[in-house]
Amino acid sequence: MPTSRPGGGHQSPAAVSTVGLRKSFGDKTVLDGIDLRIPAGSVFALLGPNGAGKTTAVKILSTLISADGGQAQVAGHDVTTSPDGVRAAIGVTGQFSAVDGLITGEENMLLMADLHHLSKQEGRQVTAELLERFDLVEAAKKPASTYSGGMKRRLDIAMTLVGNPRIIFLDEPTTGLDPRSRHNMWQIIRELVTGGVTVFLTTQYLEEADELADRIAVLNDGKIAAEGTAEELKRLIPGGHVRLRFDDPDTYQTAALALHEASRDDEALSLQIPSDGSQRELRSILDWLDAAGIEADELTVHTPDLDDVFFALTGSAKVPAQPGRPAQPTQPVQPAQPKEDVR
Ligand SMILES: Nc1ncnc2c1ncn2[C@@H]1O[C@H](COP(=O)(O)OP(=O)(O)OP(=O)(O)O)[C@@H](O)[C@H]1O
Repeated sequence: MPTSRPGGGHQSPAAVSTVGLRKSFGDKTVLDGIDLRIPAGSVFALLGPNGAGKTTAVKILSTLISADGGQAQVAGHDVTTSPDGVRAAIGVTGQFSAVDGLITGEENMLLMADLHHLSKQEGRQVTAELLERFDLVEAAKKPASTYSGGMKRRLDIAMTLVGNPRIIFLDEPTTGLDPRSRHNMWQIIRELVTGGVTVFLTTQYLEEADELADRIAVLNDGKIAAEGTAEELKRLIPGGHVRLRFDDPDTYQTAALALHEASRDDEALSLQIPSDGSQRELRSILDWLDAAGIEADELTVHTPDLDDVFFALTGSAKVPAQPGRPAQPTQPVQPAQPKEDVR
């Protein structure tokens, strides 16, 4: 149970929490007991390969479909017994966008304002503010079908904000966007969070999760394979190392003989010592180098990136085994470990 802490301690109230959430389609189990706890005001990224069940999780949490088992609360409302309470507190954008291409951006916004029972005057005011905020004033009178992908996503989020939601589900908000539009979207998401909104994000992009999310859960085979901050996740897998580089070939040879556990790159005159990058390990490596009388010309610490984590956890073999450290785990981490290992 990666995210829930028995006994509670007291952190911020949960915006979203699930216990043992399950969903199958026919005989295919898509969610196989998902436990989540997402503090209010944070960005949470649900990361997973194609077909992992990310959209299914969003659909359940936004009451579009029901779960087969388990419990889920969103903004303090149970998704099964109080779906209206959930709907009043959330906004959803993404793969099932609400944008109507046949009408203009402004008309889409006004329609949304009507759906939220705003008065005509309030609706116009909110629409004008949001079109301005999302840089859509110029395009406001054009049919949404003429918008670029980035503009449609911005309109979609603007429409979601008409209802002033406390929690926003963004299902793959930047899929298909060019790098610039993606960065714009990231900025929008950051601003939402600054304004106190909780963001539940699904993404296949590790960089996106790394950039935006306070916490990341990796969904694989219907289960949360690991959960934590990007830094916590990176520390869970092997691949980190300290690299020592030498200018002088003789010094390099001497060091390579003394540090027989290290892997060698004779061409670059560098040695790699497996390390989790923690201060404690770094200190012991430095002590060890001092004791052996080795002085490198350059010392760098490499930690695995989120790609390494993702591939390790979702079963692909991207992470090369590090020689000389057989005790290091090479298997995906156990779900319960991340929390305890760190901080
Ligand atoms: N209504 C449905 N009926 C049958 N199978 C479904 C249904 N909805 C989803 N699935 C299946 O459930 C699995 C998870 O789908 P889901 O869309 O939740 O994955 P995802 O992680 O969002 O994937 P992607 O990144 O490709 O959008 C897939 O195998 C999908 O085919």
